[in-house]
Amino acid sequence: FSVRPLSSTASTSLRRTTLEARKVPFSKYHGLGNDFILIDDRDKSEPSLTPEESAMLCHRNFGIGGDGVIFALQPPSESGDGADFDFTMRIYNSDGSEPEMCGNGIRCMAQFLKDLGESKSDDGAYQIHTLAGRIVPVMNEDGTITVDMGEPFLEAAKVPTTLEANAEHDSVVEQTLEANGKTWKCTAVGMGNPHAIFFVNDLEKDIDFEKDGPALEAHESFPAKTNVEFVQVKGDDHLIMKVWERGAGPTLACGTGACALTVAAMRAGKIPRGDQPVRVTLPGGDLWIEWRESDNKIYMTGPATFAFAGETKV
Ligand SMILES: N[C@H](CCC[C@H](N)C(=O)O)C(=O)O
Repeated sequence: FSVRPLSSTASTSLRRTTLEARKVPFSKYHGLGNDFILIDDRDKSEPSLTPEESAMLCHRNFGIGGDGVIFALQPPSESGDGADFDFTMRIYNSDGSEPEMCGNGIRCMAQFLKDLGESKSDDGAYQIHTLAGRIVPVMNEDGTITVDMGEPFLEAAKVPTTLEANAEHDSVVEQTLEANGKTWKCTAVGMGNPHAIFFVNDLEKDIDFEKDGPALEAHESFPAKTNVEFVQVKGDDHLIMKVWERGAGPTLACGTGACALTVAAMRAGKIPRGDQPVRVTLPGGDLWIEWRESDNKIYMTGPATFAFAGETKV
């Protein structure tokens, strides 16, 4: 696990005198080991940290350590679709890039809001505005969180990918692409953020993860780069995966990825299409994913865990 050297910006800010540095309270949460620094910006409309400051805080030696920084912000002034939002979520990956959504992260934000004493609506839900649209986490009695992740984006242009569509809805299902000297069969699904899914017979033997991951993340067929999920089918309702995330590299879990690969598995005929919950085993643990035919939405259920709180300086 290579330690990334600090960027010049980060090392400059590390040298910043303590007089200029400002204090930043934070809380650390994780979803199956996909870990995030949470910032309480409920009184703000924009994140209180820059992408560079966020990347520095994510550094596992020079900072707090994390796969990203998540900001709990005030709801949008005019929500456009009429119904109210409770909050806005923004997130920076550990490299400082800003994705549209984060599945484990939205569960961590919901738990963060609950721990901050924010009341939920009667059904235990928070209406969260994100760059991927409306996302609704519901706090369950058993401590898990079920998230309405919205509908998947199947149309190639909406993933986005430039791979040639080869299936209905102008979508990409097991389309060939070349990367790292190998020919791959790629199924592309958007969850607000892009996902390239590759089914293999053996997760350990069939991929050279540290080389194939980054080569596929930056593949020219994905103009916004992509998250990369390698999937092995264990049964009609059980998939196991390894994930190389866009802007974060190898993580222990990826919630949007678990949703995207469940859709991909059904559309590629690897498992039956139906409402049944699918167990997705990630390196950090299990998520339960349902793609409901009634509303075409994807529902993800899993944990969010408080790790520690503290104060840092940037
Ligand atoms: N790295 C991802 C964002 C975080 C997604 C992942 N951590 C999740 O739980 O969905 C991207 O750039 O699209």
